[in-house]
Amino acid sequence: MLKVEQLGIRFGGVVALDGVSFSVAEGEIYALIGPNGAGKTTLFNCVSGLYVPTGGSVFLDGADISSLKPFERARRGMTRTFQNLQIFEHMTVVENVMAGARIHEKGGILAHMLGLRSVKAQNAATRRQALAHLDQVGIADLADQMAGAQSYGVVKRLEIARALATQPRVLMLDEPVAGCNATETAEVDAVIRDVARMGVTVVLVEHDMHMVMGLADRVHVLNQGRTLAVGTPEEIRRNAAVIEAYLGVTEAADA
Ligand SMILES: Nc1ncnc2c1ncn2[C@@H]1O[C@H](COP(=O)(O)OP(=O)(O)OP(=O)(O)O)[C@@H](O)[C@H]1O
Repeated sequence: MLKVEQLGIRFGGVVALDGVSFSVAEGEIYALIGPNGAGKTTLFNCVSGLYVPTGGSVFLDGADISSLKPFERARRGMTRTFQNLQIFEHMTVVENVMAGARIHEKGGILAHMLGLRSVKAQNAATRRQALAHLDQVGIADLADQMAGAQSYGVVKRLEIARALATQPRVLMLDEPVAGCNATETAEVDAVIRDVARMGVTVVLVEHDMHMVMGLADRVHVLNQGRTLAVGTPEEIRRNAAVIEAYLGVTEAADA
Protein backbone atom coordinates (compact mmCIF):
# COMPACT_ATOMS: atom_id res chain seq x y z
CA MET A 1 0.00 0.00 0.00
CA LEU A 2 2.87 2.37 0.81
CA LYS A 3 6.33 2.17 -0.69
CA VAL A 4 9.16 4.55 0.13
CA GLU A 5 12.30 4.34 -1.96
CA GLN A 6 15.68 5.81 -1.14
CA LEU A 7 14.42 8.97 0.55
CA GLY A 8 17.09 11.50 1.37
CA ILE A 9 17.09 15.07 2.64
CA ARG A 10 19.67 17.46 4.01
CA PHE A 11 19.33 20.69 5.94
CA GLY A 12 22.42 22.75 5.22
CA GLY A 13 25.26 20.50 6.33
CA VAL A 14 23.03 18.07 8.24
CA VAL A 15 22.06 14.87 6.40
CA ALA A 16 18.73 14.20 8.13
CA LEU A 17 17.78 11.20 5.95
CA ASP A 18 20.06 9.09 3.84
CA GLY A 19 18.60 6.48 1.46
CA VAL A 20 15.70 5.30 3.63
CA SER A 21 13.40 2.69 2.03
CA PHE A 22 10.48 0.63 3.30
CA SER A 23 7.17 -0.90 2.23
CA VAL A 24 4.01 -1.32 4.27
CA ALA A 25 1.24 -3.78 3.36
CA GLU A 26 -2.48 -3.05 3.51
CA GLY A 27 -3.73 -3.23 7.10
CA GLU A 28 -0.24 -3.51 8.54
CA ILE A 29 0.87 -1.52 11.60
CA TYR A 30 4.39 -0.23 10.91
CA ALA A 31 6.32 1.65 13.60
CA LEU A 32 9.26 4.00 13.11
CA ILE A 33 11.50 4.26 16.14
CA GLY A 34 14.92 5.65 16.91
CA PRO A 35 16.72 7.99 19.28
CA ASN A 36 16.10 11.75 19.34
CA GLY A 37 17.25 13.36 16.11
CA ALA A 38 17.26 10.02 14.22
CA GLY A 39 15.07 11.47 11.46
CA LYS A 40 11.62 10.03 12.28
CA THR A 41 9.68 13.28 12.02
CA THR A 42 11.63 14.31 8.94
CA LEU A 43 10.73 10.99 7.33
CA PHE A 44 7.05 11.57 8.17
CA ASN A 45 7.27 15.05 6.68
CA CYS A 46 8.84 13.73 3.46
CA VAL A 47 6.34 10.89 3.08
CA SER A 48 3.32 13.15 3.71
CA GLY A 49 4.63 15.83 1.36
CA LEU A 50 5.39 18.57 3.89
CA TYR A 51 9.09 18.47 3.01
CA VAL A 52 10.45 18.04 -0.50
CA PRO A 53 13.19 15.42 -0.22
CA THR A 54 16.53 15.81 -1.98
CA GLY A 55 16.03 12.38 -3.54
CA GLY A 56 13.81 9.33 -3.52
CA SER A 57 10.19 8.40 -4.28
CA VAL A 58 6.93 7.67 -2.48
CA PHE A 59 4.30 5.30 -3.93
CA LEU A 60 0.73 4.97 -2.66
CA ASP A 61 -0.96 1.78 -3.81
CA GLY A 62 1.41 1.61 -6.78
CA ALA A 63 1.03 5.25 -7.88
CA ASP A 64 4.01 7.59 -7.69
CA ILE A 65 2.87 10.48 -5.46
CA SER A 66 6.34 11.99 -4.98
CA SER A 67 5.46 15.28 -6.66
CA LEU A 68 2.05 15.75 -4.99
CA LYS A 69 1.33 18.37 -2.33
CA PRO A 70 0.17 17.23 1.16
CA PHE A 71 -3.53 17.95 0.44
CA GLU A 72 -3.33 16.05 -2.85
CA ARG A 73 -1.82 13.09 -1.00
CA ALA A 74 -4.64 13.38 1.56
CA ARG A 75 -7.24 13.27 -1.22
CA ARG A 76 -5.66 10.08 -2.48
CA GLY A 77 -5.91 8.51 0.94
CA MET A 78 -2.80 9.45 2.88
CA THR A 79 -3.66 11.22 6.13
CA ARG A 80 -1.44 12.18 9.03
CA THR A 81 -1.68 13.55 12.55
CA PHE A 82 0.88 15.80 14.18
CA GLN A 83 3.02 15.46 17.29
CA ASN A 84 1.53 18.62 18.78
CA LEU A 85 -2.23 18.56 19.15
CA GLN A 86 -3.92 20.23 16.21
CA ILE A 87 -7.57 20.33 17.21
CA PHE A 88 -9.87 23.33 16.91
CA GLU A 89 -10.43 24.07 20.59
CA HIS A 90 -13.40 26.42 20.10
CA MET A 91 -15.35 23.91 18.04
CA THR A 92 -17.23 20.92 19.41
CA VAL A 93 -15.79 17.44 19.29
CA VAL A 94 -18.06 16.40 16.41
CA GLU A 95 -17.37 19.61 14.45
CA ASN A 96 -13.67 18.81 14.60
CA VAL A 97 -14.35 15.47 12.94
CA MET A 98 -16.66 17.07 10.36
CA ALA A 99 -13.80 19.39 9.41
CA GLY A 100 -11.79 16.30 8.50
CA ALA A 101 -14.48 15.16 6.06
CA ARG A 102 -14.50 18.45 4.13
CA ILE A 103 -11.76 17.38 1.73
CA HIS A 104 -14.18 14.94 0.08
CA GLU A 105 -17.22 17.23 -0.02
CA LYS A 106 -18.58 19.13 -3.01
CA GLY A 107 -18.48 22.90 -2.82
CA GLY A 108 -15.67 23.16 -0.33
CA ILE A 109 -15.33 25.73 2.36
CA LEU A 110 -16.84 28.69 0.41
CA ALA A 111 -20.15 26.87 -0.09
CA HIS A 112 -20.24 26.09 3.61
CA MET A 113 -19.76 29.74 4.49
CA LEU A 114 -22.58 30.74 2.14
CA GLY A 115 -24.83 28.13 3.75
CA LEU A 116 -26.11 26.64 0.49
CA ARG A 117 -29.01 24.24 0.91
CA SER A 118 -27.32 21.23 -0.66
CA VAL A 119 -24.46 21.82 1.70
CA LYS A 120 -26.84 21.80 4.65
CA ALA A 121 -28.06 18.37 3.54
CA GLN A 122 -24.45 17.33 3.24
CA ASN A 123 -23.87 18.65 6.74
CA ALA A 124 -26.45 16.28 8.20
CA ALA A 125 -24.85 13.35 6.42
CA THR A 126 -21.37 14.50 7.41
CA ARG A 127 -22.45 14.80 11.03
CA ARG A 128 -23.88 11.27 10.98
CA GLN A 129 -20.60 9.95 9.60
CA ALA A 130 -18.58 12.00 12.06
CA LEU A 131 -20.61 10.50 14.92
CA ALA A 132 -19.82 7.04 13.57
CA HIS A 133 -16.11 7.86 13.62
CA LEU A 134 -16.39 9.17 17.17
CA ASP A 135 -18.17 5.97 18.11
CA GLN A 136 -15.34 3.97 16.54
CA VAL A 137 -12.79 5.67 18.82
CA GLY A 138 -15.14 5.41 21.82
CA ILE A 139 -15.98 9.08 22.43
CA ALA A 140 -19.37 9.55 20.72
CA ASP A 141 -20.92 10.58 24.07
CA LEU A 142 -18.72 13.71 24.03
CA ALA A 143 -19.76 14.80 20.51
CA ASP A 144 -21.37 18.11 21.44
CA GLN A 145 -18.92 19.18 24.11
CA MET A 146 -16.19 21.72 23.37
CA ALA A 147 -13.00 20.11 22.09
CA GLY A 148 -10.85 22.44 24.18
CA ALA A 149 -12.38 21.10 27.41
CA GLN A 150 -11.43 17.46 26.81
CA SER A 151 -8.73 15.41 28.51
CA TYR A 152 -5.50 14.61 26.72
CA GLY A 153 -6.45 11.00 26.02
CA VAL A 154 -9.80 12.06 24.50
CA VAL A 155 -8.10 14.62 22.27
CA LYS A 156 -5.65 12.01 21.01
CA ARG A 157 -8.59 9.79 20.04
CA LEU A 158 -10.42 12.79 18.55
CA GLU A 159 -7.44 13.40 16.28
CA ILE A 160 -7.66 9.82 15.05
CA ALA A 161 -11.43 10.17 14.49
CA ARG A 162 -10.83 13.33 12.46
CA ALA A 163 -8.15 11.58 10.42
CA LEU A 164 -10.58 8.69 9.79
CA ALA A 165 -13.12 11.18 8.42
CA THR A 166 -10.76 11.78 5.48
CA GLN A 167 -11.24 8.06 4.64
CA PRO A 168 -7.55 7.22 4.69
CA ARG A 169 -5.98 4.19 3.15
CA VAL A 170 -2.72 5.06 4.87
CA LEU A 171 -2.94 6.69 8.31
CA MET A 172 0.27 8.22 9.64
CA LEU A 173 0.29 8.89 13.39
CA ASP A 174 3.01 11.09 14.86
CA GLU A 175 3.44 10.08 18.52
CA PRO A 176 -0.18 8.99 19.08
CA VAL A 177 0.28 8.38 22.82
CA ALA A 178 2.75 11.13 23.71
CA GLY A 179 1.69 12.60 27.07
CA CYS A 180 -0.94 9.90 27.69
CA ASN A 181 -1.16 7.95 30.95
CA ALA A 182 -1.32 4.13 30.96
CA THR A 183 -5.13 3.99 30.67
CA GLU A 184 -5.22 6.52 27.82
CA THR A 185 -2.37 4.69 26.06
CA ALA A 186 -4.31 1.42 26.23
CA GLU A 187 -7.39 3.15 24.77
CA VAL A 188 -5.43 4.62 21.84
CA ASP A 189 -3.68 1.28 21.32
CA ALA A 190 -7.06 -0.48 21.01
CA VAL A 191 -8.30 2.15 18.54
CA ILE A 192 -5.22 1.72 16.32
CA ARG A 193 -5.65 -2.06 16.27
CA ASP A 194 -9.29 -1.62 15.32
CA VAL A 195 -8.44 0.81 12.51
CA ALA A 196 -5.85 -1.59 11.08
CA ARG A 197 -8.34 -4.48 11.29
CA MET A 198 -10.62 -2.43 9.01
CA GLY A 199 -7.84 -2.57 6.40
CA VAL A 200 -6.30 0.86 6.97
CA THR A 201 -2.51 0.83 6.76
CA VAL A 202 -0.99 2.47 9.84
CA VAL A 203 2.47 4.04 10.06
CA LEU A 204 3.42 5.52 13.39
CA VAL A 205 6.28 7.28 15.10
CA GLU A 206 6.26 6.59 18.82
CA HIS A 207 8.68 6.81 21.75
CA ASP A 208 6.66 4.51 24.04
CA MET A 209 8.62 1.29 23.45
CA HIS A 210 6.29 -0.88 25.49
CA MET A 211 3.34 0.20 23.34
CA VAL A 212 5.24 -0.08 20.03
CA MET A 213 6.56 -3.56 20.76
CA GLY A 214 3.09 -4.81 21.66
CA LEU A 215 1.25 -3.11 18.81
CA ALA A 216 3.38 -3.03 15.66
CA ASP A 217 3.52 -5.83 13.10
CA ARG A 218 6.94 -4.55 12.05
CA VAL A 219 9.35 -2.02 13.49
CA HIS A 220 11.79 0.15 11.51
CA VAL A 221 14.71 1.51 13.50
CA LEU A 222 16.33 4.73 12.31
CA ASN A 223 19.63 6.01 13.57
CA GLN A 224 21.31 9.18 12.35
CA GLY A 225 19.09 9.35 9.27
CA ARG A 226 19.77 5.77 8.19
CA THR A 227 17.96 2.46 8.55
CA LEU A 228 19.51 0.44 11.34
CA ALA A 229 17.08 -2.51 11.21
CA VAL A 230 13.60 -3.59 10.10
CA GLY A 231 11.80 -6.57 11.58
CA THR A 232 9.09 -7.91 13.84
CA PRO A 233 9.20 -6.61 17.42
CA GLU A 234 10.79 -9.92 18.45
CA GLU A 235 13.51 -9.61 15.80
CA ILE A 236 14.17 -5.99 16.76
CA ARG A 237 14.46 -6.89 20.44
CA ARG A 238 17.15 -9.45 19.60
CA ASN A 239 19.03 -7.32 17.04
CA ALA A 240 22.53 -6.66 18.33
CA ALA A 241 23.00 -3.36 16.46
CA VAL A 242 19.68 -2.05 17.77
CA ILE A 243 20.46 -3.07 21.33
CA GLU A 244 23.80 -1.35 21.15
CA ALA A 245 22.57 1.85 19.47
CA TYR A 246 19.23 2.27 21.09
CA LEU A 247 17.15 -0.32 22.89
CA GLY A 248 19.82 -1.21 25.44
CA VAL A 249 20.03 2.42 26.42
CA THR A 250 16.25 2.85 26.54
CA GLU A 251 15.65 -0.32 28.53
CA ALA A 252 18.47 0.49 30.90
CA ALA A 253 16.94 3.94 31.42
CA ASP A 254 13.48 2.37 31.96
CA ALA A 255 14.92 -0.01 34.53
N1 LIG B 1 13.51 22.01 9.40
C1 LIG B 1 14.74 21.63 9.77
N2 LIG B 1 15.82 22.44 9.58
C2 LIG B 1 17.05 22.03 9.95
N3 LIG B 1 17.34 20.84 10.52
C3 LIG B 1 16.31 20.01 10.74
C4 LIG B 1 14.95 20.35 10.38
N4 LIG B 1 14.15 19.30 10.73
C5 LIG B 1 14.96 18.37 11.26
N5 LIG B 1 16.25 18.79 11.27
C6 LIG B 1 17.41 17.99 11.74
O1 LIG B 1 17.30 16.73 11.14
C7 LIG B 1 17.67 15.70 12.08
C8 LIG B 1 16.51 14.73 12.29
O2 LIG B 1 15.47 15.38 13.05
P1 LIG B 1 14.04 14.76 13.34
O3 LIG B 1 13.24 15.80 14.05
O4 LIG B 1 13.49 14.20 12.09
O5 LIG B 1 14.40 13.58 14.34
P2 LIG B 1 13.40 12.68 15.19
O6 LIG B 1 13.88 11.29 15.06
O7 LIG B 1 11.99 12.95 14.81
O8 LIG B 1 13.67 13.21 16.66
P3 LIG B 1 12.68 13.29 17.93
O9 LIG B 1 12.53 11.89 18.41
O10 LIG B 1 13.46 14.14 18.90
O11 LIG B 1 11.40 13.92 17.49
C9 LIG B 1 18.11 16.42 13.34
O12 LIG B 1 19.51 16.57 13.29
C10 LIG B 1 17.40 17.75 13.24
O13 LIG B 1 18.12 18.75 13.94
